[in-house]
Amino acid sequence: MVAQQASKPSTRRRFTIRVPATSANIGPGFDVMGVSLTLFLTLSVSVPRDPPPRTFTTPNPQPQLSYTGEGSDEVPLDAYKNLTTRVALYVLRCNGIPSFPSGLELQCHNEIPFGRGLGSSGAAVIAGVLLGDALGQLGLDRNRMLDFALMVERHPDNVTAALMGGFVGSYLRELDAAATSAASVPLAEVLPEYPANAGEEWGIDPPSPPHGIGHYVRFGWAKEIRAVAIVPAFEVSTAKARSVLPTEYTRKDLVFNLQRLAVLTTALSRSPPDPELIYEAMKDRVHQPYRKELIPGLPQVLSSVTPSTHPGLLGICLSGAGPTILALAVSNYDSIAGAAAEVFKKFGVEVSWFVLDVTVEGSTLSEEE
Ligand SMILES: Nc1ncnc2c1ncn2[C@@H]1O[C@H](COP(=O)(O)OP(=O)(O)O)[C@@H](O)[C@H]1O
Ligand SMILES: N[C@@H](CCOP(=O)(O)O)C(=O)O
Repeated sequence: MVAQQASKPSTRRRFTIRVPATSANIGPGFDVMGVSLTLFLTLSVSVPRDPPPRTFTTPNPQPQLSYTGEGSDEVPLDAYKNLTTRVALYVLRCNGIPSFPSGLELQCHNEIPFGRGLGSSGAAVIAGVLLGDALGQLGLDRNRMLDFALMVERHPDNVTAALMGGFVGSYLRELDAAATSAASVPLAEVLPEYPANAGEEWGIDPPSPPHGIGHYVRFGWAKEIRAVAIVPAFEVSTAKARSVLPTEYTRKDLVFNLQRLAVLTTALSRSPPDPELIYEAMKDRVHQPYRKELIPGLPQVLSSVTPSTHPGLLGICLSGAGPTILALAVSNYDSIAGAAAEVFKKFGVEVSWFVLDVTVEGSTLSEEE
């Protein structure tokens, strides 16, 4: 008889983090609603098992970062400049772990186009929070992870959907004075530009998030509804798309959005979905009208592709801060996208599109045995 040899445990721990894209707002739910979609940011991580996290010793080690897919020509591969790894370091430092472990290797593959309103930065932030939690073996629960994400990405809609998954509505809790000042620390202090030279001091510890900043609820989503993301071939940064918004609104416009928001959350859960109800309930007067100056053809696309011209369509809106258009539909996905593409073409805008589903799961981490 041949003796079975126990396989030697690997000296490296390997795990994979997967974060979905999101479409935030869905028309009237500006900074409130988001839905997770089947495009992913995937991080494959390999790290020596020794030393254990709280005894990382090498000052400022340089993790090895490689990157494929969307954004690979522009994303920084320096872990002290890359959004995901800076967020991971922020989470580690807030938990008493001063640096990355040495020998850390990260391979990122990204399907989420940058600067298009499909939550690429929210996904990068969530990936960073999960990475920090896993490297430090911190055991943070999902709500605490959301606190960390909200210190970086300060509107809850897309990060909540990316972390929790599905169709979610969220709000930020009103914080007491001390927590408000902790949560309003400039981003440069939460995510400092780390010194380039190994061995240099980081400076003061970053501010830990207050507890329970964000709260959410998951709505139902009728399983026959698919999401067509029509993606123009240019970027609009979320910061720019927020800078064009007014700081005050009329009561008429607020009521317009609130009425639609209340109806939409339930209308999207009903089978069969009702296009008459949904098309009107996906209209918005809080952000889309102001963003048209950044997106040639936006009002024309939204008004010319309707359930009566395109059966199967339920509703159409800007995805996140744009410029992507989100069309919710139960059939005729390519002809809906083609019609939007035709309108955009008249304004000199080329597009590509994805037919996507809503993910049930949010972000995941799977360990290799
Ligand atoms: N996977 C990623 N890794 C590192 N940085 C990323 C990643 N995804 C997005 N970013 C950063 O976020 C920026 C886009 O963010 P933003 O303007 O909010 O648009 P979006 O609507 O795609 O979230 C990118 O230009 C890049 O700097
Ligand atoms: N509510 C935010 C959503 C931004 O989403 P993103 O996917 O464009 O980052 C906004 O509309 O500004």
